[in-house]
Amino acid sequence: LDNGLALTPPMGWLSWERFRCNVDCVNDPDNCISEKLIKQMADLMISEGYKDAGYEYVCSDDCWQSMSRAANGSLVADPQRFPSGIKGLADYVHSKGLKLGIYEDFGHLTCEGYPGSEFYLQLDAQTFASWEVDLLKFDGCNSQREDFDRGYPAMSFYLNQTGRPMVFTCEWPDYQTTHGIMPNYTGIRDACNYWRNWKDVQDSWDSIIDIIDHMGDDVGNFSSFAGPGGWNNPDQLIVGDFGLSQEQERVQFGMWAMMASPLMMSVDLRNIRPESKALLQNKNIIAINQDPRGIMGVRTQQMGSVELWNRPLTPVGNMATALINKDTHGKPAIVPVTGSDLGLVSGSLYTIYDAFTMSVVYNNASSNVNYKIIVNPTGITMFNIQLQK
Ligand SMILES: OC[C@@H]1[C@H](O)[C@H](O)[C@@H](O)CN1C(=S)Nc1ccc(F)cc1
Repeated sequence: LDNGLALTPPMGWLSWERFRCNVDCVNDPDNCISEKLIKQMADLMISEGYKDAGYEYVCSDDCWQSMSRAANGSLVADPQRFPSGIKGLADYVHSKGLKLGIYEDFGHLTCEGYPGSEFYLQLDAQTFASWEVDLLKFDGCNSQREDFDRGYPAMSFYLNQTGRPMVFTCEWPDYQTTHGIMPNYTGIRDACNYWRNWKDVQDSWDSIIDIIDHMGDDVGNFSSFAGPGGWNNPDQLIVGDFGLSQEQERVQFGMWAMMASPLMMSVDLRNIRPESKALLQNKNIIAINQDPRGIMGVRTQQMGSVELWNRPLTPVGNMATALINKDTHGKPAIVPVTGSDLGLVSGSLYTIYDAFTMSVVYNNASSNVNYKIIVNPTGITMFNIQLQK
């Protein structure tokens, strides 16, 4: 979407995957969807260094709403859980130098049964602008599938009409690809700043692999539609949650950088392992994710349980190359590759760095040299490859 926003993949925190639709603030006051939770996450994004690392948007997903609209038809935040209202929450978030994201649904009801935006698109867009919201995640539950191709552009139009810059993120292709319908990525990119391609991420290695496989298959060549202002979105980061090993967290974080994906954390920032926090703040990987050319990396080879991905970087000639090993047979894989397998162009010399640490792995690397790359089970080996001057 050409609204001057999301020129690099947006970064932030989103409540859904880890906190879901927990609205029981009586019995679970620390973990229910509430202004208190969002404010705590905003505070920690500052105090724990996430903002400095690039994370900017703190977002409430489904279940922030009260069950009924106001007399004038406007959406209302649940008064018990959001006593200051969304405008008050936005003021707080803005006072921290962060931006606020909110959620609605193109259908009659949200996925969790809260009031949807159908028949209220213009009013809801105006309401979000009046609340000084900075990002809208727009879901597609409880709607007619064929209405998507009109509904999302309509909401994009009404948001633009408010005059307030707001990142517009769509669930549009997700509901089509999961029902065997080929999305119109031209229309999606015109309307949305980023778009969910596939199923919801869950807190498991299987979910991460399923998503990486879908993104690698790249059906409809959706990778070619990624670029400044519009991004493919394989869903949230689950780094720091419960389901991944440390090695598997490196796979997700490295691969989301290869895919130029938005980086929306899910983890409870109040209770995160030091290794997971360090990974989420790894500036070398974030720099790859935020590369200004905004070219999405693609899967270039599948060698049994090992996959190769390559992403062109800035300046032209530089690149990131990742090898992931989906095997769980205990011992690391020793993968024989040539320089050209890694993406090196013949006639050029390169310095190959470990992408996570930026320590030099190979000097004077070239396309016709054979290399043996070690990749751990459910692990990743990722290189930042730079043309030698
Ligand atoms: O409720 C909102 C939730 C999140 O926003 C996801 O990112 C969206 O893909 C849609 N969504 C879904 S499907 N929630 C949901 C998932 C399972 C369920 F039994 C009831 C609701």
